[in-house]
Amino acid sequence: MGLGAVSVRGMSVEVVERVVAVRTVGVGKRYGGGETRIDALDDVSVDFGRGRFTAIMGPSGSGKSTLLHCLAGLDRPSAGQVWLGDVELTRLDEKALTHLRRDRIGFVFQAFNLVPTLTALENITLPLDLANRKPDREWLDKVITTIGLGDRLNHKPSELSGGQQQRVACARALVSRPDVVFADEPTGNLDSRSSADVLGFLHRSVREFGQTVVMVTHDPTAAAYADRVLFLADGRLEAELLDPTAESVLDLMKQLDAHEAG
Ligand SMILES: Nc1ncnc2c1ncn2[C@@H]1O[C@H](COP(=O)(O)OP(=O)(O)OP(=O)(O)O)[C@@H](O)[C@H]1O
Repeated sequence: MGLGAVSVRGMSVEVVERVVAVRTVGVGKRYGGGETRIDALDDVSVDFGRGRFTAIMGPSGSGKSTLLHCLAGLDRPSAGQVWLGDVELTRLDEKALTHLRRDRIGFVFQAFNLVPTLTALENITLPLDLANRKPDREWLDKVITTIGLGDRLNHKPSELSGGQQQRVACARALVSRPDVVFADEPTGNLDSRSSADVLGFLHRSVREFGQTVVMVTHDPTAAAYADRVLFLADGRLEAELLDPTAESVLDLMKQLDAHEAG
């Protein structure tokens, strides 16, 4: 985000210029055909600002994971466009998409997905090793300090708690300074204390490092760490909440449920 001044009819006006990290235009995702056709996403157009933390919520089956996967180039929409900055993902072939995911996108999964034979530190630097890139020492130190694992960095995942493993997975997603970190239910397998650690880390990565984070969650408390919450229903964007609190998220969920039932 950048603040700037523009001149309108001779007057200087302060404007907030928010740079878009990811944009979808009319994105649809259709599975099957005929009677069994499912529109997992239907005409979704939305921007995700750079340096912002966005949560995606909605009932089971509303299309949250499908949207996240289309945004991250893990899945291809059946219609519409997805842009990462000025690159249209939906035009890239598989090879270009693989490179782009490796270089510009971080992903955090619900099930941690760490390599069991590697230490925490080796897991964190794995994306750089695979890309044959040297770690930026200063950045690596900053990320490692922020996850606060201390001497457990030399332990294998099986010797770490779920929350510690997920913090390692977050650090791994951040280490290559991706344009966006996508997190799919990152606290789905964690107790409330570990969830707070992981969400606190994601929040700090946005506030202190200017990271862009997009997270799917079912949990209003988790969504309250975000700057903005998008609500999906039946594959469509249904509502949006800025500067959420757990209470305001819960209230809106109740309203949307009542609206659906009515
Ligand atoms: N590979 C697939 N083949 C057919 N249908 C699919 C496939 N993947 C997802 N769907 C359907 O698309 C819809 C959206 O699924 P999606 O997983 O995106 O929902 P979700 O909101 O993430 O759900 P949950 O909260 O339960 O994880 C659902 O009706 C689902 O059954």
